[in-house]
Amino acid sequence: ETGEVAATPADNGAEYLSPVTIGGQKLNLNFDTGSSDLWVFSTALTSAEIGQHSAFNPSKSSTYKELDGYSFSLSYGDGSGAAGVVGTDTVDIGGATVTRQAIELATSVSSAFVSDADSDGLVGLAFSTLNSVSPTPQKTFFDNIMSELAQPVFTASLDLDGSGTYEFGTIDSSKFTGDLEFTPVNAASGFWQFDSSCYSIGGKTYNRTNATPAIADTGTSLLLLDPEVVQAYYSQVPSANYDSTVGGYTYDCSENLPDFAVAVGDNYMANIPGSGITFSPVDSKTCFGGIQSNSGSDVQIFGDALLKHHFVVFHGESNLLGMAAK
Ligand SMILES: Cc1nn(C)c(C)c1CC(=O)Nc1ccccn1
Repeated sequence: ETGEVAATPADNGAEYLSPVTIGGQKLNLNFDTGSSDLWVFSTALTSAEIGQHSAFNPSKSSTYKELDGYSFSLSYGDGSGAAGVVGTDTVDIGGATVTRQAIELATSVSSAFVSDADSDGLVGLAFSTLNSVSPTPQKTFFDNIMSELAQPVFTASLDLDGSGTYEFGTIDSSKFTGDLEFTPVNAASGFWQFDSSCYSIGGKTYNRTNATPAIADTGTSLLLLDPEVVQAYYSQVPSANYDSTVGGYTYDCSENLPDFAVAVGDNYMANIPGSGITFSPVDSKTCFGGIQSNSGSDVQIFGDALLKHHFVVFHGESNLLGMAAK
């Protein structure tokens, strides 16, 4: 079995959304390799909270089964969150189908999710150990379907031009160039986590002794790195400075930005060309960088700002992360 869906950029590239059919109802969900819950907007929310979203209506699904007494409560590193009740239903992602997938129906969502009109919820693709359902944590879609897949993998090929895809069960070699390099993942953290102890700026490489580990996180927009790396990068950008009103480093959009690369394990340097560093404009002449600080947290978060320049393989059986240029 295999499945393939489009990954369409939304919120000017802050996230990527993919169509998922749950109990016959189609929702646009954010595939998130940094968390492990599949939760959706539900008709239990108020109409003010639902707004323009598609909301899952359990009473309209003939295959939905409530898990009586089960609940979930989630809070993400950026302070957003959701909570609600749990059931199972048939989930179809591009033809890859799980019949009894735990789905988490939000009865409350934080303001960030209400105001983000594009995402109808998340599909968690980190390890099931991080699942928030009580009293019994539930398995992710990938965990449930892995044994049915032609290969126990899923791949992310994100692209601002709208050509991006997520694929389950196959590695499409037409989607990358050069070697596909695999790195062991420390699944004990629950994340797709690996070491990253060197980086390069404008082609000059620096080794680090105290680097925090990194995670591959498709559900995070930016590349959130240890402060010393971020300061080193923006020290090479004359007009750059930390602007607390926007919460990050900004610079003149006219700058000629240096290339940046960061290690994924011991044998792959993930490169971002200088032309691909900017995340968004702040005003007519100021730009906000895709490289920002993790504020000293104990992980570095390799989000879409990095991943969209690469073809990424998540290998669930051997706990490996594959990276290639494209
Ligand atoms: C872990 C972390 N710390 N900080 C500052 C950030 C931004 C994160 C990542 C994060 O919150 N990602 C996320 C948010 C909502 C939904 C899915 N993923």
